[in-house]
Amino acid sequence: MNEGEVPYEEAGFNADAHLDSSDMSTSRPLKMLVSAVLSDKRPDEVPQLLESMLSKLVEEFENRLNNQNELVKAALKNGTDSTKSFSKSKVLVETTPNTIGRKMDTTDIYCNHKQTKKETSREVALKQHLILQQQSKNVEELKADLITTKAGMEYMQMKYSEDINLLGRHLFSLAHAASGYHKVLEENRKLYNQVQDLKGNIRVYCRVRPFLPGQGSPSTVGSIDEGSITIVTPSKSGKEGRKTFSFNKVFGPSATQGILPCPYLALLYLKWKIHIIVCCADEVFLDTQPLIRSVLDGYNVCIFAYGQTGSGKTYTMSGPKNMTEQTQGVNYRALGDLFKLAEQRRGAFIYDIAVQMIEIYNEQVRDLLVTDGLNKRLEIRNNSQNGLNVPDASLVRVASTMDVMELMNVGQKNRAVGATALNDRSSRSHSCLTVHVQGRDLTSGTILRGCMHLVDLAGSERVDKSEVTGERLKEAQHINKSLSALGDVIASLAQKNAHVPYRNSKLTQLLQDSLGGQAKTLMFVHISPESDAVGETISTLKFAERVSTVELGAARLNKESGEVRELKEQIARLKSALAVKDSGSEQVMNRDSEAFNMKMPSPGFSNKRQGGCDLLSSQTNFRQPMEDVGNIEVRANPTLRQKKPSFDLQDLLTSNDSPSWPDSNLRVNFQIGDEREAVSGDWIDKVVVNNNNSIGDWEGDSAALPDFFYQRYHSGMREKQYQRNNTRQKEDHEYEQQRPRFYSTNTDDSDDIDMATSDSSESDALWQLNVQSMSTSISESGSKVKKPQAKLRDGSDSRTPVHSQIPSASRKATNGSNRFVRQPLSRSDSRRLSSNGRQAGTK
Ligand SMILES: Nc1ncnc2c1ncn2[C@@H]1O[C@H](COP(=O)(O)OP(=O)(O)OP(=O)(O)O)[C@@H](O)[C@H]1O
Repeated sequence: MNEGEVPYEEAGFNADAHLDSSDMSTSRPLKMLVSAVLSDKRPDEVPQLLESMLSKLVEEFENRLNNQNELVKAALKNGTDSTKSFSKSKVLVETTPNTIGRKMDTTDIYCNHKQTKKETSREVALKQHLILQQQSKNVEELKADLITTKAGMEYMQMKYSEDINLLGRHLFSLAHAASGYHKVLEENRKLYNQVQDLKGNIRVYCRVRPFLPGQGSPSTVGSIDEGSITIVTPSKSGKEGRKTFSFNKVFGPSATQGILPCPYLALLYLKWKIHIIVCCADEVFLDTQPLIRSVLDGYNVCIFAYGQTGSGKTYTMSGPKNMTEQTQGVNYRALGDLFKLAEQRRGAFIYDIAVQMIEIYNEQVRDLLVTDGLNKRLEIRNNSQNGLNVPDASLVRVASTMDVMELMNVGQKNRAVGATALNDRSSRSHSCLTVHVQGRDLTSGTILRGCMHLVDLAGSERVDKSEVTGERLKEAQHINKSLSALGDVIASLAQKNAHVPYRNSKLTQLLQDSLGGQAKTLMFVHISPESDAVGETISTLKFAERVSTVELGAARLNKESGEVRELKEQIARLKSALAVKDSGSEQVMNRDSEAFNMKMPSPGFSNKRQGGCDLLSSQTNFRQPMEDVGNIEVRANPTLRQKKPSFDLQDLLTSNDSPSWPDSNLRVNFQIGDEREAVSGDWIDKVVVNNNNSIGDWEGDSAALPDFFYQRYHSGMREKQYQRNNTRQKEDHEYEQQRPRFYSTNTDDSDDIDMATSDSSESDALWQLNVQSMSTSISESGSKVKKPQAKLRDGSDSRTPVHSQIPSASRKATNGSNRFVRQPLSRSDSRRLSSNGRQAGTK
C-alpha cells in the first residue's frame, strides 16, 4: 500500500454509501485538490503538473476498473462459489492519484458470509455491475472536469505570459527612457564642464567624509545629487533650514578612492559595460583621471584638497594611515597612472618624470625629500626660468610606481603632523607634491612639458575646538592665516581685480601659477558630516562655491615642435647678427627690447602667427615678467646661446648649478599654433578656443613672419635705415632679391607680373626697408647670405619653411638674367600686397 492510502477496513466505508459518491461527480474536490497542490507552484508550472496528474489518475483508474470488471465477470460466471472468493477480495477504487497522497473516494465492496446467504450471487453481481457503471460514469465526469481545469489553466498561463510580456515591454521602455535621461544628464554635465574648461574655471569636487567610529550624531548632509549637496542647518527658532550648493561633482560618504584593480571586475566590465560604469560612478579617482592624463599631453595641472581639520583631505590625497592598495589616495594613483600611460605611449613618446615634495610649515618652505634639510628655508619663485617654483628643493627622477611609493613615504614621514582634539594625525603644514613630466615625440621631435601640483592643505581649525596650545597653537595660527590669504586671492580672482594679493603668504605664492596662470586646476573640498561642525561646513562650501566661479582662462599647452625650435634658433641667429653689426650687441639688444615692448601687437595678431610671433605673445601676456624677455635676448647672443637651457630633464636632474627646466611661461608661447593637435580627455584645452584662429599654411605664415618680425622688432632702427636708403642702391637691389624668399618657390611668371604691376604702399616701404636692413646686416656680419641661392636655382623646395628661408639673402632668376624671380604668394598675402597698391619691385 502506498503511503497516504487508508486501508479499507480502517476507513470503514460503507459500500452503499460509496455507491452514492456524488461528490466525485462534482469538480469541487478536484478544484480543492488542485489549489492545495498548486498553491506553492509557479503559474507556468501548473499546466504541466496538472497534465501529469490527470494522465496518472486516468491510468490508475482504468486499471482498477479493469480489475473490477474481471472480478465481476468471474462472479457472474461462477455463481456462489465465486461469491465466496469475491467476499474475500477487496476492491478498492481510488479516484485520487496516490501521488498526491489524498484519498478522495473509495469504493469498497464487501460481502460477508451472511449477505451471501441472503442474496443470491446474481443480485450481488448486479449490484456490483451498477457500482461499476456508476464509477465509470464518475470517471468520465472527472475526466471532463480535469480537461476543463486544464483548459482553464492553459488560459491562465497564456494570460500570465501575456501579462509578463506586457510588463517586460513596459519595463524595457522605462529602462530605455531612464538610460536616455541619464545620457542627456551625462551629456549636459560634459557640456557644462567643457564650457567651464573653456572659461578656465577652477573645477570643484566636494567630498563628504563618513562618520568615524564612535561618532553618531545626525548628519548635516540632507541630500546629495550628482552635482549638488544640501546641508541641513538648525535655526534658532528650532526649524531646520536647508542650503544647497552646486559643484562639478559631489562624492558622498560611501564614495571610494578609486577603481579596484580586480580582474573579475574587468571581466564584468567587458561584459556589462554600462553596469560597471554605474557601479564605478562614485570612484573619486575616476573623475580625476582625465585631468592627470593631460599632464602627459603637456598641460600644467594643480589639484588641491581644502577643508576644515579632520574632514579627510589627507585621506583623499594620500590615503589613510594603514593604507592598502584599495585605499591609496590621488597622489599614488596619479603617479601610477602617469607611468601606465607613459608605458602605453612608449612607441611614440619618451617621458621623463621627476618629483619634488615640499611643505609650508609656519610660513617656511621645507624640502620633504631630504632628511637633513628640514630646517633649510627654500624660496618660491614664480615664472622662474626653468619652470621650477621651488628650484632648490630636491628633484628626484622616478621610473616606476615603486620609486614613487618610496619617495612619498619619505615625504609623509617628514611631514609635520600632530595630534589635536579634532584629529589625532592632523597635518600641521601644507604639503605639495610636484610632478614634472617631459615627453619627446619620437617622430616629430616635439617636446611636451607638463607639471602637476598635488597639494594637501592643512585644515582650517577653530582653536577653541581643537584645544591646541603652545606650538600647536602657533601652527594653527599660521595655517588659518595662510588659508585666509588664499581666500583673499580667490576673492580677488573671482571679482577680476587688477591686483591679486599672491604675496601675502607662501601658500598663495606657491599656488600663484595654478590659480592665476594657465593651469588646469581642481579643488577637492572636504566636509565633515557631524552636526556640531555645521558652521565650518557652511563656510567651507561657500568658499568652494566662490572658487568655482574663478575663471582662469583656457589652459595652455606646453609644447615645442621641432620646427618651432628651429625657428627660434633662426630668430636668435638673426638677432645676434644684428647685434654684432650694430656695434655692441648688448646695447642693441636693450634698445631693441624696449622698442619691442613698446609695440605690442594685438593678441589676435600674435595668434595668427607661428614661431617667431610667439615671442610677441609672450609680451602680450601681462603676467609675463620682463625677465623672460631677457632670457630670449640672452639666447639671441651667439656666445651665450651655447649656454642656453637645454630643456632636458636629464640636464635638470644632473645639473649642480641652476637647473635648466624651461620657463613655463616662455615655453607656452611657442605652442599656440600647435595646440589644435592636442587631445586630452574630457578637459577641453585651448585647442578649441584657437580653432578659429588656427594658423594657416606655411605659405601664409611665411609671408607674415618676416613682415611682422621686421616691422615690429626693428622699428627702432627705421629712421636710420631711411637715411641710409639713398646710398644703398646695391642693398636695395638685394632686398628685392630677398623679398621673394618669404613666398614659396614656385616660379610662375604670372605672379611676377602681378607683383610687378601692383603699386606699393607705405607699409610695404617700411617692410622693404626693414628687410633691406636685414639683408645688409647679414651681409656685413658675414653670415651665410649667398648660400640659399643654389637651392633656389634648382627650385626643388616648393614649400620651404620660413625658418629656412629667413637667413638667405637674395634670389636670382634661374635663367641667370637680372630679373628677380617672384614666387607666388599665398592668397592672403597676394591680396594684401595688391591692395597696398604698390609695385613690389619698386625701389
Ligand atoms: N572617506 C573617508 N573614509 C574613511 N575614513 C576617512 C575618510 N576621510 C577621512 N577619513 C578618516 O578621518 C580621519 C581624518 O582624516 P584626515 O586626516 O584625512 O583629515 P584632514 O582633513 O587631512 O585633517 P587635517 O587637516 O587635520 O590634517 C582619519 O582617521 C581618516 O582615516
